[in-house]
Amino acid sequence: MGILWDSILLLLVATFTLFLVRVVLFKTGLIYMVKLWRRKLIDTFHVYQFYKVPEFNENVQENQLYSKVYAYLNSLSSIENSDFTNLFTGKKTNEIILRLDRNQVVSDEFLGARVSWINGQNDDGVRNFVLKIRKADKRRILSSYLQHIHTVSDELEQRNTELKLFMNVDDQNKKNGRWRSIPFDHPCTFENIAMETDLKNKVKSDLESFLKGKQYYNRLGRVWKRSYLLYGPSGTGKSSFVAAMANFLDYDVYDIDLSKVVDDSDLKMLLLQTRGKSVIVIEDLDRYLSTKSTAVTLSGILNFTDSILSSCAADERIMVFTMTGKELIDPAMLRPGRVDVHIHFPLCDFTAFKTLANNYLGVKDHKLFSQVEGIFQNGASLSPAEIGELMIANRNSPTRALKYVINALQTDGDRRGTAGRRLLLESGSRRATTEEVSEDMSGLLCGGGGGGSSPAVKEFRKLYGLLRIKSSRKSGSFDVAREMKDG
Ligand SMILES: Nc1ncnc2c1ncn2[C@@H]1O[C@H](COP(=O)(O)OP(=O)(O)OP(=O)(O)O)[C@@H](O)[C@H]1O
Ligand SMILES: [Mg+2]
Repeated sequence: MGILWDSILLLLVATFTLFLVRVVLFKTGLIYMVKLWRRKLIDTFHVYQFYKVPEFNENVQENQLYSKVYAYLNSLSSIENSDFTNLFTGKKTNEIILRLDRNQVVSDEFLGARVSWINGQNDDGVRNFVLKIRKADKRRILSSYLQHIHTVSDELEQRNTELKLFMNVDDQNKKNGRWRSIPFDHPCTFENIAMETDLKNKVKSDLESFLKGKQYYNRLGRVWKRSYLLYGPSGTGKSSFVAAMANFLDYDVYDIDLSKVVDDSDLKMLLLQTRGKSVIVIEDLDRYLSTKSTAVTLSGILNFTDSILSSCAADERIMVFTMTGKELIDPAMLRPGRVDVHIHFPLCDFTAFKTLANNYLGVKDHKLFSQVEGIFQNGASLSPAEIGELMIANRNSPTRALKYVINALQTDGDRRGTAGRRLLLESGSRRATTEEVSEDMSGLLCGGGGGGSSPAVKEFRKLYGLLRIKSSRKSGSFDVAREMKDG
């Protein structure tokens, strides 16, 4: 009897002691030490294998698997149990997102096997993930586990509609790649940009047929890319148009700052480090070249669009160059294939003005419109940016806004008109200037304005289906002739 009581008492004491130990372990956090020792002990009885997933390959090109693992790990609930996790605000209000910190370990389970990932970094600062897996499990799960990561990260990517704006950085050691990104949420779309509806639609359909053209480009043995030149005075919407293109295509944007590019070969490396489904833009090209504020040459820039090297870069991309005028640039440099579509961005005409008044002031018609029209007809003009600013500043009173616009057109706009007339003396007429440009292009594409097309040119037209965009500021009409639809 006594023995029985002793045993019960012992059991109670043991249970109570265990309970106390557990409370102490959990309250003091010592449980983590115990878990660590346990893990170490188990480790001594298992043979592990390690797999490293570096962020870049030896050519400093992005390793797609790294980004997939990154997306996958950050979606795991076990990230909360990592020793150290970063907290960031998310896109939605009050949303907090968790991101692994450097050198932290996150564990995962797949088909009953436990694996862990270390968010590591080499001595030279290159980031990587290291997968630790038991040798016994490796044969059984590794390939299906990696496949699982692919599937999950692809699903996550499809759900994540956020576009990115990449900027090149002046990274001396170049170990961590040359691009840094921020979310791209520019509100500009083709709907809110003031531009000829006809031209807008033609650009949209050109982009749409580009998107569908993968097989067509492959069949021709061409890289799946298309390049645009946007030219016109400051404030006429060139950069906004790039944003509208990216939003329309759902593409990321790579904005190349030429002042941070060391030379032509550095530019090629930058191209190699871009992803597909992107708009690569070089803004104000003529300014860089005329002020010599870049070490890159024009041929370096344009070769970058059509050289053999471009076939090594990611597919499905749009290249865009913006400049104020093409006069300083050798036409050979802008030949089709290098630059497929040229679009002129003129100063405001009455039609564009009415679009701006509708967008910015919500005014479709107004008694002052006839006066504004008269001023435009007399040759005065301003950029959409200038007119837009006046409208925004006076948006509470459309009448006041229109009076400001009239006043500005009569003062600043008149001077612009004089400049226009000077241009008229130099090249015949402004209309002639723009048509001369497009005829240069049609000459290239269509065998010259004179009519007779050489067989080579006809072949060329069949192959490339280029756009011929004529613009005339005076008539405000654009003639986009599609010779053949892509794809
Ligand atoms: N065609 C347009 N339609 C609507 N808004 C416009 C248009 N053009 C310019 N704007 C407005 O003017 C501002 C400047 O435009 P943007 O930066 O696109 O001009 P840009 O041609 O790139 O000028 P720059 O040559 O100086 O870089 C933007 O805020 C934009 O909203
Ligand atoms: Mg711009």
